[in-house]
Amino acid sequence: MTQTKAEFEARLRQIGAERYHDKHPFHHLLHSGGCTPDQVRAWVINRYYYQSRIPMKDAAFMSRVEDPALRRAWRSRIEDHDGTTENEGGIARWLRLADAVGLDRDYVASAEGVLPATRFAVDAYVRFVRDETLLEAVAASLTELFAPKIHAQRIEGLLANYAFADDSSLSYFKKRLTEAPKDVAFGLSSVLDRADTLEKQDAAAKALIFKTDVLWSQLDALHSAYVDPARIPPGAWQPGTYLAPGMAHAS
Ligand SMILES: O=C(O)c1cc(C(=O)O)c2c(n1)C(=O)C(=O)c1cc(C(=O)O)[nH]c1-2
Repeated sequence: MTQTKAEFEARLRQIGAERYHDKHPFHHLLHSGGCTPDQVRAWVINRYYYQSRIPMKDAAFMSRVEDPALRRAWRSRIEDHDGTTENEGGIARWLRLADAVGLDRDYVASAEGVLPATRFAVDAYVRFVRDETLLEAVAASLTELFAPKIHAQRIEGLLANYAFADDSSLSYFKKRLTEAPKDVAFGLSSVLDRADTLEKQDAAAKALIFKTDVLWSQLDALHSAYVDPARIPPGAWQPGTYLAPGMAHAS
């Protein structure tokens, strides 16, 4: 039987409670100050790839939407990341974080040293949004329901534990605290409205699980490559390389 909206929303939230990447050991290491400078750099390099693809997946989504009102509601997501004349945008803010941790920002932006599994996971998300139903595409974005909590934990944990952390380097996360709630409020009500059969509810729940897997896999890749025993795949970033000028001897 089709679930009521309240039951269905509870089901979606339960998926986050069980599977969101705030539970991943790499995040515990990062937020508690347990990462070396190079482990933080590896996270910044790899996570940049996710950031860079988010507006591309939103553009892929919009290219399929026939309803002007839905496109209008969605397009601020692209501006939030790519920026506008008044707002520098999330990608530029992420590169400020890259500067702060002592990386060469051009190298980070080139995405050359990204781990293969990160690339596979993120590209799979972009393809999912391009190929699956609009309902599933919106449902996959609902991991953002759980993101403000992890962003707040991250700001607190990084400020307490790392010298690079300050208002400028963490501006990406501060800004998301105000941007994400408008996106999820819209995305959640749209999924609750559109999933009006059990079949559609099941598909939306599966899409959200897929997305939690996309996020979890990225951290598995990081943990495997850069946390002891480190197994860095060929071609991926090597610790100590591509540092910003003046950082050559920093560890
Ligand atoms: O730091 C995080 O844990 C985290 C997670 C997620 C997410 O849950 O997908 C996003 C973000 N951050 C984020 O900053 C962001 O802009 C974003 C957009 C989306 C999306 O799927 O459209 N997820 C996320």
